Amino acid sequence: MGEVWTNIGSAVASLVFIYTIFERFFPYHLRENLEPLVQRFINLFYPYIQIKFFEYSGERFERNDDYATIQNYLSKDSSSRAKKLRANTSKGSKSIVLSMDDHEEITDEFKGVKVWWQSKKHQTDSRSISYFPKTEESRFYILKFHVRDRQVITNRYLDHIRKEGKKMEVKNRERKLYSNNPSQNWSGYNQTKWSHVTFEHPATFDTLAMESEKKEEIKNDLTKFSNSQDCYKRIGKAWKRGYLLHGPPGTGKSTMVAAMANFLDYDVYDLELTTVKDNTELRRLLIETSGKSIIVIEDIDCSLDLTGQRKQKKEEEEDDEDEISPIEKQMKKEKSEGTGSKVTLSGLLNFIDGLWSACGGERIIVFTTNFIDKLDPALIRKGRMDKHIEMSYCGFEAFKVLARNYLYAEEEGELFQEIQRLLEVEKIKMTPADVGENLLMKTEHEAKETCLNRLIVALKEEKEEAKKRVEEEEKKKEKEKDIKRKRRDDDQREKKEDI
Ligand SMILES: Nc1ncnc2c1ncn2[C@@H]1O[C@H](COP(=O)(O)OP(=O)(O)OP(=O)(O)O)[C@@H](O)[C@H]1O
Ligand SMILES: [Mg+2]
Repeated sequence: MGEVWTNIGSAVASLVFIYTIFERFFPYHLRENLEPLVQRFINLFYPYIQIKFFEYSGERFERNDDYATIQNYLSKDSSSRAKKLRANTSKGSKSIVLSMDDHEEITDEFKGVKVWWQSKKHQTDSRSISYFPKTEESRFYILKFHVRDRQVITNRYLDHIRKEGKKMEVKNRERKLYSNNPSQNWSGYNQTKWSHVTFEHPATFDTLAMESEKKEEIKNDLTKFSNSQDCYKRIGKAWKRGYLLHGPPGTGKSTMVAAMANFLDYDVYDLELTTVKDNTELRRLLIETSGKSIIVIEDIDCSLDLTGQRKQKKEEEEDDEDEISPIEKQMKKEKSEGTGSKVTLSGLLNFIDGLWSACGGERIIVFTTNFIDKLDPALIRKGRMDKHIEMSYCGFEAFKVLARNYLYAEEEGELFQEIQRLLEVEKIKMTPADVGENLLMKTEHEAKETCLNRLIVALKEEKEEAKKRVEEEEKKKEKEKDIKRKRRDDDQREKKEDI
């Protein structure tokens, strides 16, 4: 054994000696010409190809996106297989990304092809004063694969890494909730069109009170959409999907948007149309949204006088001030004073149909409304709003979800049966928001039964109130009929008298 070590030692010493002689006596330009020849000679017997991916590249040494994507792609395998790891905390990421440390190697497999990934560090001797100190020590990944696999790697594996890496990146990013700034704040130093906070809404499809069948349908629709980039490309359609959520207040429209964003790991852009002055501003705002995002316009019927152009004439004829809501009155006032928003239905539609095609990345647009009948048919036709989702009053299945969320109550005792009877047989209408409010424990030690009983009482009260409302409605209608009849009689009498 000792002899072997002596031989290895002397062989290494000889190699170092030869290399020193070579460096000393061969002029630089000769060495430069010799190296490619040596490399070509080695290539004859070395059947592997290498690709390098540098962390910083380009003239201005900007961070290479591909490097970060590869880092994300390899992070799963690195954290379980590499022995030396590096923790990377980048701005805007919600957790630490573990990547392999310098000079580590891991293997990966793709369609039966084995590849090797190495992380390397390159020390530059540049003495120049640099604004980017990191360029002194540049890192890169080396991808090594067999010559015979060249086609698979260059045609498919690199695309696969990009896709998967981007997916990991999106999963790992800290998601944001954006809201639009009024345009007077758009100019000046460091001003942006959107302000953001971290999006941490806890709603998920599991906590959403809704029939499970409907829930699954929406989830499948979302998954299908987010995986159909190739399909949208093939048919030449912009990668977007429109949802219209409609239903009475408190039925979970806003909660559904949060659940969708959490399900897909998307950012949310909450677009307040009343602060957008005109269509140009709208376009400028929307063009600044990023891919993988949900753009929400809440209460579309109140945000804009979208139905205005068509109904204007009618309104002028009738102009029944008592029948319109305070919001509509305010909008009318702003319109007449010229201070309100000038965003038009066609501006919004043009954007939804046309402009988006030019913006890469998938986007979902969600409109919510309490009154679907008030919307212009042009806005809600299929193809524009691809899916209409009705959020309705609490059914028994939805109640069970709420009972589980609020009370951890799974058992179906007598109280559950009574609630089922009230909801399904008596058909009492109560929003999930109200049901939740009744189920919420008022003190820390309140019993589940107390909460369920409170809900039963509230449901019965609601039944009584609904009855009263119907009676009042009928009385009102009768009264209106009487007035009309009286008017008609008066008119006829006047006519007779004239004759
Ligand atoms: N389907 C639901 N599942 C779970 N929670 C719900 C549901 N609907 C309402 N809630 C609860 O009620 C509250 C109000 O709901 P949300 O704001 O989503 O209603 P909305 O339909 O958007 O009402 P609005 O039309 O007034 O905007 C939420 O905080 C949520 O906790
Ligand atoms: Mg809402």
